[in-house]
Amino acid sequence: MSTIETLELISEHTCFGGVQRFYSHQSHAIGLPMRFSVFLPAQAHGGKLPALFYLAGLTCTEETFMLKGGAQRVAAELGMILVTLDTSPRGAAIDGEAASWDFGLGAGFYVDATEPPWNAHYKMHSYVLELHQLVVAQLPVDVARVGIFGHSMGGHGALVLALRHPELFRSVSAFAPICAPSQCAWGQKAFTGYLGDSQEHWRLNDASALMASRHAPFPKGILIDQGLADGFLAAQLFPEAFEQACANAQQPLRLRRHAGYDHGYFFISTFVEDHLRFHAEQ
Ligand SMILES: N[C@@H](CCC(=O)N[C@@H](CSC=O)C(=O)NCC(=O)O)C(=O)O
Repeated sequence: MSTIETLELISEHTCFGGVQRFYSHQSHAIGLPMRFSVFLPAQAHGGKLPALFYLAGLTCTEETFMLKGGAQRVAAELGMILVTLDTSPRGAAIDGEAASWDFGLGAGFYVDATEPPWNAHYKMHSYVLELHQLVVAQLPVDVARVGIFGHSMGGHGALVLALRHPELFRSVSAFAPICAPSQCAWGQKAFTGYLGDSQEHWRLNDASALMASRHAPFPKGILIDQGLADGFLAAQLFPEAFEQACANAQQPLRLRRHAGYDHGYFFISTFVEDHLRFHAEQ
């Protein structure tokens, strides 16, 4: 893949002394145009900076975190670039693609689909890797200081991407991640549709299962925040499965349980500063 690609700048907005940009480009992995957004702090004029990828949850787009996450003020202070992306291909024109909110459009689950018709374009794991390569090549990103975090479906994506590519993502954290997708209804629906019945593909896309074959891959720790008033907690998220897997792998984990917080962006924006500082320290 060539790293010299045409980026179309859709819009640019001054923000906390830096710029918030929205881009479109032709993705090789997806085979369709994809949108992503970047916050560049003012320090980007002076050289390469650390960057933090954010993977959003079901129904979100490349705009959601930048509009609702409230992360730019702290990123501006820390001199940290933020990168976030859409949650599925758009324009694949698959029958029934928009029929449910937890599968298909807005619900790519950050996996590379193997099952038709999804396997033509739904290659979101590869797309994150492509975007990593793209921003390192075209923006002032220090390739040695890139981290990843995400929310819910995106928390699952961040944990899996980090566990499978620790050489690319040096730090990882999550808000209310789907910790064991092979065991919950959201994950089983998505994995069956995208990956069929291959237990190996399921294992490779399940953070708790992956951690079982690792030994302390992030010795400086993983941070997870979970709201205890989260309506999806009991049925879909299973943080205790990831907690147990980390204990078995001797992986340090800071899993913070917060009374009163639900699954939404009021919860994320409350704790996002802690996540940026956690990544900055690493
Ligand atoms: N439409 C759904 C609710 C969808 C939802 O809650 N999406 C979450 C992520 S859930 C896991 O990945 C989200 O981040 N939504 C965006 C937002 O702005 O809150 C329903 O009707 O229940």
